[in-house]
Amino acid sequence: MSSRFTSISSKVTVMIIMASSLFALLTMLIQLLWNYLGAVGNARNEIHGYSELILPTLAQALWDVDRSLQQDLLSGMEQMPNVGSVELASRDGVYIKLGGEAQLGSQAQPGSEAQRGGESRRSADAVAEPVVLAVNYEGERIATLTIALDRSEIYSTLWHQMVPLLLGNALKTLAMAFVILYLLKHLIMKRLLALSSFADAVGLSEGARAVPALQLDRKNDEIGQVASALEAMYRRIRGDWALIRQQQRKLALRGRALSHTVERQDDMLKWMAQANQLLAEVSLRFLKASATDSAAELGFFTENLGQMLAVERVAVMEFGDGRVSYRGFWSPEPDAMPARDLLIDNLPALHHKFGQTRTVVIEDVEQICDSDPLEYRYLKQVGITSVAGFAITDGDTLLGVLAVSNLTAPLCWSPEKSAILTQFAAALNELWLRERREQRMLELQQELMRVNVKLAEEAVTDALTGLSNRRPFVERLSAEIFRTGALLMIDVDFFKRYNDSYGHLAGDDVLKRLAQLLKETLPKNALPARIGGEEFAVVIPGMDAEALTLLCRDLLDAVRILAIPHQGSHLGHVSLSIGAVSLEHCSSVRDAMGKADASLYLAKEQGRNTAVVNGSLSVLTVRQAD
Ligand SMILES: Nc1nc2c(ncn2[C@@H]2O[C@H](COP(=O)(O)OP(=O)(O)OP(=O)(O)O)[C@@H](O)[C@H]2O)c(=O)[nH]1
Repeated sequence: MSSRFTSISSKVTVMIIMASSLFALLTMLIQLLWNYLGAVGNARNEIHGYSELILPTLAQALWDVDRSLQQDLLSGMEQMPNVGSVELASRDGVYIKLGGEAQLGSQAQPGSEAQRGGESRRSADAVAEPVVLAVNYEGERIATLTIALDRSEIYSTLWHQMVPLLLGNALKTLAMAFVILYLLKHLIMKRLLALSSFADAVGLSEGARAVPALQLDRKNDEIGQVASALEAMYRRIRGDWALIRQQQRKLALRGRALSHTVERQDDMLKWMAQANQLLAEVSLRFLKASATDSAAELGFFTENLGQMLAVERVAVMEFGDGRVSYRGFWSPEPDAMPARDLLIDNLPALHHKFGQTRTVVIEDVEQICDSDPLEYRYLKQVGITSVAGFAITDGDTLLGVLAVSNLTAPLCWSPEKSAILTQFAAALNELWLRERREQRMLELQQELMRVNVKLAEEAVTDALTGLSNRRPFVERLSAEIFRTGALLMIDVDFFKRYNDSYGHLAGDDVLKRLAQLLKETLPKNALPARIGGEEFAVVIPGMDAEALTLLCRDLLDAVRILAIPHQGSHLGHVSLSIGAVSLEHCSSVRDAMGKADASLYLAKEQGRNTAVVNGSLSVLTVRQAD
């Protein structure tokens, strides 16, 4: 800006000097012209004045033809300053010319040419515009006096005036130029430079505000107005700029906040993806896990969940029988142990909250110091400062809690984490449901096995007496054919009468008591069976005939001692008839059973309460002594 103004200043200076010089020159020329005209006018006035003095005398001298006086008068005139020539032409032919060559036109006399020959050369215009005067005598014009001016003297005078004029004008021009430049510099250039400095100082990026110089601020002229306009524009632009900066800052803040939100969302999405991946893996493992390896799966689950959440404790607790028991536990400290099981009654508020809201987040245990003192005491006891718990439920039934906690720093929690932890809790519920289903299945299988065993037993057992029934008995008997052993066919005497006398239920009771007696009396390797309504059969491996006879007697004695009253019997008590055979003499089951039946029949024939051993071969009848 400064160099630009300096250039304008130089141009203005040159123009002012040129204009001043031109003006001074014009002034000088005008003054010279004015002086010239003044000098000519003065010369004419002097000539006219002098002529008025001499013209009467000259007219008298012409009248008197006094040449000498004429000559003197004209010489006097010719001697006047600025008079170039004096020429007198009378009506009488007098012609006198003094001074330079007259140019009188038709009045010029031929003889006067000689006089002009020796005259000094005066410039042709030295006699221009002559003063022509009429010489009158007694009112009559008798001659004409022509006086030519000598301009060379005027020019000479003017020439001599021109030098001081030139110097004077030059000085005036210089003075005027100096004054103009001084004024220009002080009134315009300095302020323009101040304005330029102010304009240079105007910078929106600068912190400090630009202020116009005082010489600009307080002047009510064009430059002051420009400065005021520039300052006003600067203030307005600065205001707008400040507004824009404010909006930019707001936008930047919003941009940063948005960026932060996007980053947080991005991190959360990554975390959610990781959490969902773990949830899918855990769910799959829970789905494949059997009840026996659920503990290992819970270990995998708690460890991975704890590492993903970067917490210090992960616990899976189960409610049951009024107790809270730890099903799973993880801590980054390898020797950390979970707290021991505790009673639900010791955590009543938490248990109630889990039942109501399903999710409980305690960012600082001090918050529950007054509201839930039991829970506060327990959490302080196990060293937990911050905990988030999620109910494991089956419908409305509260099964347990999945809890993550910190011992030192508060949990960095969020709704997204709560949502994913709720799903983990649901996965745990699925695992426990599977466990319960498997347990139920196991119980059902065991029940089925028990039923099957019972059915199998029932298939081979008589329901009333608990003895073997016919089928296994026949199989066993078949296996003992040709071997040393015995077969007994036992029938209750007069049993129809007993039923008739005491009722069918009492008859059943008699059958059961007799079966029990057989079990107690027979050898351990014997197989007693109920093969008919009131008919029993026994196969006894390894028993010879002698032992068989003794056994039959023992049986009859045992029944007698049992002394079950029987009013339909002549004995007055229940008795048995026995048909017994040794199996080594039998060829088949049919043969053995036929022989035993025959012996039994024989025993009945003998009056009942009798045992017949090997009746058809070596009849041995044992009569019970009454
Ligand atoms: N209470 C009861 N009675 C039965 C059962 N099975 C068969 N009886 C009865 O046993 C009786 C058998 O009678 P019988 O074949 O005539 O023989 P008995 O009366 O014992 O006469 P003897 O054998 O000649 O001494 C019938 O009245 C049947 O009803 C049973 O399970 N319970």
